[in-house]
Amino acid sequence: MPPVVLRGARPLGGEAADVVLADGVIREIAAPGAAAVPEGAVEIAADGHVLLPGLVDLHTHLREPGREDAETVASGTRAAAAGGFTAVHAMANTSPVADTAGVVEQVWRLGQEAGWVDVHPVGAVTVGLDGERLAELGAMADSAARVRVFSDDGRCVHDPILMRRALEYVKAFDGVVAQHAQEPRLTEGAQMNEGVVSAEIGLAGWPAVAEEAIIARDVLLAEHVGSRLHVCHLSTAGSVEIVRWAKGRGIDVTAEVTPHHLILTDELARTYDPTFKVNPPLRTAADVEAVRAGLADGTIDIVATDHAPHTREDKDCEWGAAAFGMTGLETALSVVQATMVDAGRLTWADVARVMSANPARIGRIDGTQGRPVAVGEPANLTLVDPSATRTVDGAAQATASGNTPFAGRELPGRVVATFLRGRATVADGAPVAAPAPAAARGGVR
Ligand SMILES: NC(=O)N[C@@H](CC(=O)O)C(=O)O
Ligand SMILES: [Zn+2]
Ligand SMILES: [Zn+2]
Repeated sequence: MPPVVLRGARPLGGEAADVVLADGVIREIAAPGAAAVPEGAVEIAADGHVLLPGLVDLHTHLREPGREDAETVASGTRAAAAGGFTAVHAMANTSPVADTAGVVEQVWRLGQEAGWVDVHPVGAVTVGLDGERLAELGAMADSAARVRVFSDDGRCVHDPILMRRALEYVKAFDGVVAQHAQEPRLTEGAQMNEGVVSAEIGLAGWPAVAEEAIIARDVLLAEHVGSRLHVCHLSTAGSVEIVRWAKGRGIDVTAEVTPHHLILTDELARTYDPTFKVNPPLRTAADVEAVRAGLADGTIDIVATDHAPHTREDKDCEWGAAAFGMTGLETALSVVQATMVDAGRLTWADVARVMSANPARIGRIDGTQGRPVAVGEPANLTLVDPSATRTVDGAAQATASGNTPFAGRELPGRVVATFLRGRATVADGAPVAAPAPAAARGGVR
């Protein structure tokens, strides 16, 4: 692996510098022209490009094992690298469910073999996501995969006694329960956000209160047992208010918003195009404004993609029959740039916080990921050209599924290169030909 010099890059959007990567770490950051360039170094012209810590996704669906027709660990993590990520947390709603040490170790190993990003499996909270019995949380935590994030995502842990026990249990290993907040009885048969649009087009609605009631209950449970709660894909103005209140009270809660909830609204359901069918549903313009404000003021800690690939078969059908979910790994950073950076609501340093440092900390992988862009740190980095624009082409993406809601849309920003411990996984804006040998990787233990 040759050393690399990034010429004229702007760490966190600041002053231009030459950044030298060698032996898997950041060797030097110097004024342009002033760095000691190691022999055989690969030079990359990075004038005006923003250098960020490698992005970390706390919420990715990789679909393997079980739905390799929609995505595999290899295809999904290649998409992640293309989107500027160096680590992802892989959700547990696979088949079989990731509810044992065996399955999480399998996913972890597949991630290592693929070599695109660090894959950190999420463990299920309940056996088979059935919401009836706690899964082997301790065994997953102690496994080679070192699971710290537990979630039944796709389903809500709605039984309050099970949720309480899970919150108590994970304290032993500093874990966190990531809740998919959806009151099941209030959302039976729901197809989209409940509101003016659902009434007009005649689709069954998913009321905001079904999300907010669970978040309110869970922050109180987390306070009661003194544990750590993470709220997945928060989507309503009321949810932002509840999390803001809970944080003000000192409750140990963190929250995420997806890129799609930062930019899309339920007006898109009028197309009856199931690409826009997602859980939680796209909400109103007022909700979009509230989640942007929550992200800007720190109430919402992170942006997480909820990348949810689905086959053509599961999406190319009438709205009511289609699966919930949309892809997001390859467009996340551009959506955050469009809605938050270009709008003057977040700086690039803030983006590094909400898309790298904070998710790494919540997932307890902050020893190796989400580190500062500083000398001696692991060279997990992404280089972005913020002045580029591109029209999203679903067929040209690295993900194995075509259900991007941004097809044909023009978005700002382009990931030019991604580095995992100093090795390029993306170069010249495209994933490199050959992924890394597993042996060259290390450091997460
Ligand atoms: N977001 C979705 O609409 N779907 C996710 C599940 C989930 O995140 O709840 C999926 O696994 O497809
Ligand atoms: Zn979910
Ligand atoms: Zn999800």
